[in-house]
Amino acid sequence: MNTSLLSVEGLSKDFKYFTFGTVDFHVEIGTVVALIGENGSGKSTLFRLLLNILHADEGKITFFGEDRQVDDAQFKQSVGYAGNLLDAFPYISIKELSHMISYWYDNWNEDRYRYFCERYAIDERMKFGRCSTGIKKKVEFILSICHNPKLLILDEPSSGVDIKSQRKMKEDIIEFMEDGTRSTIIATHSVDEITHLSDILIVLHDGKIVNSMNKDDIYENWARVWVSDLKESIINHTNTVDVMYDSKQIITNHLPNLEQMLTTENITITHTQSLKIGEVIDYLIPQN
Ligand SMILES: Nc1ncnc2c1ncn2[C@@H]1O[C@H](COP(=O)(O)OP(=O)(O)OP(=O)(O)O)[C@@H](O)[C@H]1O
Repeated sequence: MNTSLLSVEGLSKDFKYFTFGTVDFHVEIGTVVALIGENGSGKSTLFRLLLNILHADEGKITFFGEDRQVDDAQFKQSVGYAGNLLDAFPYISIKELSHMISYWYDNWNEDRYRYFCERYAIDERMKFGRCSTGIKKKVEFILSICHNPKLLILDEPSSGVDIKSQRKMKEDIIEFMEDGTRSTIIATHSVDEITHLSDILIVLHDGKIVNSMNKDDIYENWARVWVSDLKESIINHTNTVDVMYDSKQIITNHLPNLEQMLTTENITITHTQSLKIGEVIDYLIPQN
């Protein structure tokens, strides 16, 4: 059975001062991918390329095994996107925006839209351009999800959103994912969202994917280890990511491999501690 919902191969785009790609990755059905990376690393550019808002120089995008270009209309029906597209409509009220957007989607669910407006206390009379940053984000999120897409693409959905609504968004994304037939890609700077929502982490740096891993593998393999002795062989070991000499601490990205090596070197582990995702991210995102 093909479990790939989205497949991206050899995607690239040259700008005057920035080169995006080449980028390759897959999104499996039923997974949430967190796209992380410093400002300007290319997260929004990737989304714009996926959505054909920007045209790629090279590359192939496959959606449910079909070339995304062949059935562009079907792709757009199946994808929900929240990420600053609505800024082009500052003089239109939220109600008018919803009418306009609902018109395009075969599966628009007006009851769901009403439910979300109430849940996030949206005043539909407001002109979009007059809304606060957080309210715009909530409206973008609502309008991305009410046509029951197969793939949700969220560009920093909770940035500027109040704490209670951030929690609601997380709940709504979890509910969206619940039946296991959909996927989400979320670009985020929030450790909380990465920790509680994502299955896979993809790290972009300077337009390229520099790390891609399963979150469960991080919990299993990354650790802080205190050792009885700090020999050169540990310091230079391929799975040693960082060394704190004073306290004889090592950060490893593969505890089983490190343990094996320590046993052969006759070095004792005095204490082991698992790492939080936020701590690991510091190591995954390259320093400029
Ligand atoms: N249309 C364009 N013309 C020229 N350069 C562009 C264009 N679109 C994006 N870029 C460049 O691509 C780079 C990546 O920008 P992008 O918005 O994708 O970063 P990001 O990872 O989403 O950043 P942030 O976390 O700040 O939102 C930037 O250097 C930007 O100037």
